Amino acid sequence: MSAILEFRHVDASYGGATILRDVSFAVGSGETVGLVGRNGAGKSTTLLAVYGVPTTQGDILVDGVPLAGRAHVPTSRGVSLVPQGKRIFPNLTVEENITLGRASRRTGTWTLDAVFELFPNLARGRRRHGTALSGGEQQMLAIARALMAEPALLMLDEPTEGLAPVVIDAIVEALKEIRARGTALLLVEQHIGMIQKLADRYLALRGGKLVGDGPVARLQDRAVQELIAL
Ligand SMILES: Nc1ncnc2c1ncn2[C@@H]1O[C@H](COP(=O)(O)OP(=O)(O)OP(=O)(O)O)[C@@H](O)[C@H]1O
Repeated sequence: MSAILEFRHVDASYGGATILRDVSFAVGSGETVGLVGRNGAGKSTTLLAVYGVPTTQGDILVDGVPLAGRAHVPTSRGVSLVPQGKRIFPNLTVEENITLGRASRRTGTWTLDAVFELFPNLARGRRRHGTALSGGEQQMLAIARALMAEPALLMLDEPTEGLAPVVIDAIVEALKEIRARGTALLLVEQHIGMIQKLADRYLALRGGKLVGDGPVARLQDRAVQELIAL
């Protein structure tokens, strides 16, 4: 299996503070990987490192090619991020927000119609403004926008945070559909239940170090749970 995303001995720091230390892992084509760890373990920093937000050392490769210089956007190389806090544009309509994601020149299956089929309530509210949406709809909108770039790997930072159980179920179903279409997922979650429902493999961070990488069934082991202090 070829790696879409690979970290090789990556350190990441904000200012002088080193947050990630010697982190190495790979996400293969079509794989679903859950990244777990307690508050402050470095999960968001790992995703943001792909975008060059913290300062990094070591190599981050997309499709086997290092992300050199950070001048180019990983999205155009097939890696998209749904950031924590969604970051939708409140003054644009649903449809305008979604089409903004189409910046890359990649081609594929995620047309506007296809994302509206995935999230019918966005289709019904396509002319509403971002501010008029519920938290769950905003999350769906952020996912829809990221899909428009036709990612080979979609990274999501706590996509169910603060949402009602029925909305979480809808997002889980959408992620299953995205996965079924062959898109790899790297999912940051505090709740291992979500990762157990969706992922093939888990990665665990503790204090900025990778302390676990294995099949998701191992998340049930008490030794693993203690290690990551969930
Ligand atoms: N912009 C920043 N500047 C300085 N320190 C930061 C910044 N962002 C995060 N940190 C620090 O980096 C560490 C890791 O944060 P990160 O957000 O990656 O953790 P996390 O595992 O995603 O946790 P959470 O679940 O709380 O989001 C924390 O100690 C945090 O305070």
